[in-house]
Amino acid sequence: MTGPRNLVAEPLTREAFAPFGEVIDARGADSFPINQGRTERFHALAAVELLGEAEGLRGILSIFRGQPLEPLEITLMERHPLGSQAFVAINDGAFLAVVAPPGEFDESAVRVFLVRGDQGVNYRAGTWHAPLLPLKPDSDYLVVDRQGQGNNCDEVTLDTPIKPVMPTG
Ligand SMILES: NC(=O)N[C@@H](O)C(=O)O
Ligand code: NI
Repeated sequence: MTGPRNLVAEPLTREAFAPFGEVIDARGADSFPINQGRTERFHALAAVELLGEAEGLRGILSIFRGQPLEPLEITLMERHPLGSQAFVAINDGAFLAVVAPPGEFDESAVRVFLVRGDQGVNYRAGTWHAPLLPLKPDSDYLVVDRQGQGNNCDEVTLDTPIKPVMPTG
């Protein structure tokens, strides 16, 4: 394994993140009023994908309490071929979404996005990603993903570790 390579975190936009999944954020999203106008619904920001054997298949909601990876060097990435996985910050914990497109893993296609503490992302089924990377201790996330039969986690070890770098300015 060679020395790490730096990868600068990009701002998270729907367009930039589209190859990997969706951004969960009310900003810039369409909405409509419900509950006699007392509530604004930012509808279908992301889609939950549940694939594979129907028996016992369901979407579940969990809370992940994560700690920063120290040193911040990514050597492993994973994908969930049978379901999407969403992470929504619930105590203002910004995190890094380190991703690569679904399909055969291409280390040169890895990208790093900075997800703010009032945003979330939904990894599409099969999107390669680093396991949860909070930037501060005890960061809580609402996680929506799949419970069911079959292998839903493939892992790959990187030939060259990735060191995410915060953008300057
Ligand atoms: N293992 C687990 O449930 N979490 C990972 O999938 C992750 O992306 O953090
Ligand atoms: Ni995952």
